[in-house]
Amino acid sequence: MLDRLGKTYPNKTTAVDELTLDVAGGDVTVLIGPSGCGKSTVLRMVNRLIEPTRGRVLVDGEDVTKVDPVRLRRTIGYVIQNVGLFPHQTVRANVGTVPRMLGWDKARIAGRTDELLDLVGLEPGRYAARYPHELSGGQRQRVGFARALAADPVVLLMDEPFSAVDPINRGRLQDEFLRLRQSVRKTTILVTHDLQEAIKLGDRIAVLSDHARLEQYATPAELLANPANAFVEQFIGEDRGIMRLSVTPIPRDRLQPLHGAPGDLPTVPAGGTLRVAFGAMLAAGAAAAVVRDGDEPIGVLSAADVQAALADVDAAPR
Ligand SMILES: Nc1ncnc2c1ncn2[C@@H]1O[C@H](COP(=O)(O)OP(=O)(O)OP(=O)(O)O)[C@@H](O)[C@H]1O
Repeated sequence: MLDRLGKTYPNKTTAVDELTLDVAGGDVTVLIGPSGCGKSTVLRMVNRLIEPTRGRVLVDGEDVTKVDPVRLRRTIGYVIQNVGLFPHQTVRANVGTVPRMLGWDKARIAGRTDELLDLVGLEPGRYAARYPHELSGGQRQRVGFARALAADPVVLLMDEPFSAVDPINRGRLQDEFLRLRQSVRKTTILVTHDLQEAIKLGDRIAVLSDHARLEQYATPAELLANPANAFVEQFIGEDRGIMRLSVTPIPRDRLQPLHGAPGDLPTVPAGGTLRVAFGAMLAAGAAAAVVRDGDEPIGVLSAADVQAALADVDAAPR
């Protein structure tokens, strides 16, 4: 989708040297890297808020650098850090911005707005007539998200979408984003500097260094298990081992028989991650946990099994 894309600003700063990235349809692709490495510049070249100096951006096979930028932006949703809602317009008017530009009739816009507000967890009867200053930061962010989705865009771009909200609300919004993705699987490119967020939300993560040089492009599990080089390893840092627990599922084939297990072990769902299992063990002061499928206990996972499961991932052929 990004083909040898590059940007040199008029002051001769090369923000993006030459980036080629295959963004899979329906996936969340995360761009992560140190401050100033060119992440936002890449994102803004996709909807041409910034004109590329070289290369191409292909959306559904079409080179967007050849499309009228105004028309283009109606087909690409864009969510930014401080949302950029219009302060003097109601929530309803903000969400309906692109449909209005597209000339939808009033009834259709109203229906779509209600549907989206429901989707992002803001009851229309309570929130549609409010102005942005009458909302919390997290609620504003949801309105921004609803607005970006309003005209059913082909691609969604998100630039540090959750970084302006406090950590607790950030976690909640991230969870909601994941929940929403079950029903709306948009091709999404998300920029963040937060590795935890990248790992939680990304299907694939592109680690960039200066001038948007691609250091590694991999799934969260691959990235944490096998950093491609010293840059990536250093970027991920010391929490790599702990973070791997979050991306590794509980291995059903490693479970030990329930028979003979102590009666006071914590229980965890079979669909959980090693982090859930290990966290439950630590919280209960136990060296193992019972894994259940629904209400049915199916086996026991020990702390040693957790370690062995990580070693399995390392040994798996790639
Ligand atoms: N309009 C501009 N003119 C000249 N240089 C610019 C312009 N915008 C950005 N730059 C430079 O391009 C480089 C990349 O900037 P960009 O905002 O894309 O980085 P980023 O990775 O998104 O950074 P951050 O995480 O700090 O937001 C930086 O060196 C920046 O100073």
